[in-house]
Amino acid sequence: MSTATSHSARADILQRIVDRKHEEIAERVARVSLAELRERAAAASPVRGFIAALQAKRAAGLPGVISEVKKASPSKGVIRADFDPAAIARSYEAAGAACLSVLTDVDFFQGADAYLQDARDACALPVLRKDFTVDAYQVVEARALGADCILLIVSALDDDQLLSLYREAMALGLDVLVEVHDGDELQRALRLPAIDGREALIGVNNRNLRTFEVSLDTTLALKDAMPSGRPLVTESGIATRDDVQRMRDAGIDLFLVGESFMRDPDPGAALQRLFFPS
Ligand SMILES: O=P(O)(O)OC[C@@H](O)[C@@H](O)c1c[nH]c2ccccc12
Repeated sequence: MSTATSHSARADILQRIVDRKHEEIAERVARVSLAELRERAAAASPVRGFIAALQAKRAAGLPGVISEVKKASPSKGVIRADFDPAAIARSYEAAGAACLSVLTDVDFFQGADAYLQDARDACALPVLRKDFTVDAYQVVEARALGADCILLIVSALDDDQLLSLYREAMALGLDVLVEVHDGDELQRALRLPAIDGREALIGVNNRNLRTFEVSLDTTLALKDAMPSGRPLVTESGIATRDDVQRMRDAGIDLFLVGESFMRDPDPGAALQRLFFPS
């Protein structure tokens, strides 16, 4: 039995999202052709340098925080009812975020493409399109929307898909955050080639997207398998100063944080308390 079959037999959440994503892509292709999207991508606002913004924070001895704009999730339901992406983006920028991550998945995260556009237009930060990318159409669409980086989730892709989506993104000038959750996935991510000196940014998701269990031990277990000097983003479940300290003690200085900021009436203030306390 193939891996795909066993996953769909269990009908875990990641597989349900990916199945629905293929339907959604077919609907989108019927509305806007790939050729039209390529024209929009060519005319889009230039990329802002997602990885470069993180590296600038590192170079200054500061944590690089990718701050997420997320209204809801399948595991938590609505996280933030009063949802104004532009205001949230400005609040994050003023508080010292390096980058934004904006959920665009409609059906499971109540996201929208317009949230990405509104957030990016409201600030100067580079923006990750946070979605479940399974087709090259979505990569071109991300750039057409103005995204600076896309997410590729290794557990949702086979090696051929991973490589071809990565190449497509790099050819469009996008940075690529490649998300892993275990050692096998990390090895698959590390096999992606550098292209013109640019490499994938590796993220370790502390949340298992099939069960929703969260443990920061996931990052700690994988960090030593990273080639030395290669940056690692710890993703999900970071909520307290202790969590941040634990990661920093382990040499991790790049973070992707959503829920704990989104639950605060003032997301930037929450960012400051967690990462830049006075
Ligand atoms: O809200 P949290 O626990 O701080 O997590 C943020 C981010 O890591 C999480 O939203 C995420 C990580 N990888 C994903 C893939 C798809 C959707 C969402 C995600």
